[in-house]
This record gives sequence, C-alpha cells and structure tokens, in this order.
Amino acid sequence: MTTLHFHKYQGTGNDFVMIDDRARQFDITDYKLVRHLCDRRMGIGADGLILLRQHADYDFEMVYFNADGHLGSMCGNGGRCTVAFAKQLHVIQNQARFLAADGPHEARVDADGTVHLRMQNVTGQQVVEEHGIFLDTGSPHIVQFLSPNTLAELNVFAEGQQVRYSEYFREKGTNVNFVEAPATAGQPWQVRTYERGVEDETLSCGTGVTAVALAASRQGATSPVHLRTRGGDLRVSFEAQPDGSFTHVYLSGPATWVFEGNIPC
Ligand SMILES: N[C@@H](CCC[C@H](N)C(=O)O)C(=O)O
Repeated sequence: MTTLHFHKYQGTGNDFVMIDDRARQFDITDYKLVRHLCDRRMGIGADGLILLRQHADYDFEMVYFNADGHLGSMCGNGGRCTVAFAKQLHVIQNQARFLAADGPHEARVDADGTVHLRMQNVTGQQVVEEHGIFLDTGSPHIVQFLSPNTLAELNVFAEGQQVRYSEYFREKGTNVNFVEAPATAGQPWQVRTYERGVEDETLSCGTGVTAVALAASRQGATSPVHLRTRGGDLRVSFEAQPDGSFTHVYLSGPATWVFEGNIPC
C-alpha cells in the first residue's frame, strides 16, 4: 500500500494539509486526490493543500490548492503556514524568500512564532455596484462594510454565495468579506469570509483581511490595522501611496503545526 506523509497546519483557523514535496513528485493535475485529502469526512480535512517545493532561485516554492482540488491563487494564511513549515523542515531559519502563484514573497518569523508575510503591492480598488469594494491582494476579494451589530448573525454562506455566483463574478469567482468597523477606537475590525474554492465560510482568510485593511484605510483605519476573524487575530501594515496604490503590505499572525501522519493514497 502506498502512503503519503503529511503535516497539518492552521493559521487563525484557516487549515491546510502541508506536503514536503521538495523532490517535486506530487502530481499537481491530480485534483481528485487533493480534494480527497481535504475532505473532512473521507480524508484528512482542510481548507486547502500546500506543496513545499524546492526552487533554484528561492528558498522554496509554495504551490497552493483550494479544497475543491484545483490550483488556487495566493493564500495569505497558507503562505504564513508554509513559512512555519519551511522552518520546521530546516529549509529556512527565521527569514524566507519564496515563490507563490502571484510572484515572490518575503517573510520573517519572530521568536514567539508570529509570521510576518510581505504581500504584493496592491494597485487600486474598484466599487462593484451592489456587491462592494473589489481588491486583488493576490486573490480576488469583495469587501462589504456592514451596519453595527449585524455581522454575528449574518448568514455568510448564503450572502457570500450570492455574490460569488452573481452574473458579475460567476466565471472567475471571488472571495467575499463581511466587515464590521470597531465600535470604539482601539478595538479590532471584525471580519467573516466566504471563500472561493472552499465554497463556504472559513474561520479566517489572510488575503481577505489584507483586502479589508486596505479598504478600511479609506474609512480612516491607519496602519497597522488590527482585524479579528472567527479563528483569531491578524494585523496588516502598509504604506498608502498618493496614486491610490499600497506598498510594503505585511500580513502578520500565528501559524501553528497541528499534527502529522500518513494516509493511504
Ligand atoms: N484562505 C486564503 C485565501 C485563498 C484564496 C481563495 N480561496 C481563492 O481561491 O481565491 C488566504 O488566507 O488568503
């Protein structure tokens, strides 16, 4: 029987099957296997699967799949988990330069395990009528700001699905973030996200909270922005440029090893 060795990681509750594929042996076209491994009843269970691969010009390459089995775009929480995994494998020490779907990234790991991940610069945001503010932070995101005290009871699955499968987004899809501004200064922005490729609410989305922080800066939020997801707290820092773009964008938070094992495949 052939078995596959895996590690399980989570970043603020966004969980991933991690595979040490430095030898590049995993068949990236096998979407049925990826979907099976991510299945919470029949497999290991995760929001996504990540391969850590050797790369000639970087410390490593991160190859990310959504739970539906298909190759995804950038994953912020997954990126932080991959950095922690690379440290566990002694591929890096406390600094990393790696390649992901949206290009090169740098990261740093603090003594307490916090991973600071530099995201790509973000150029502009666009109001998509009826749906909210659209930004691409490595993955596509809609941000909807809600009225006070409405986020906790919101049906994120139903509302998110409506936007994701709307006429406007049906073809390529989008992630959808619902946001409540802090009631008092110093409190976090609260975020819940419907994730494309998982097609459900997840406990946290890194590229999502990055999109929220940048959109919130137009509403007076200043860097670093403190965000609270159902799976934990994240911070996003950035420099807003006069042309409307954002540079030096960093996503910071924990990335935790959960367990490891072998699964027949
Ligand atoms: N959970 C991820 C977002 C992953 C991208 C998304 N599922 C998509 O395909 O658009 C994150 O932490 O950024």
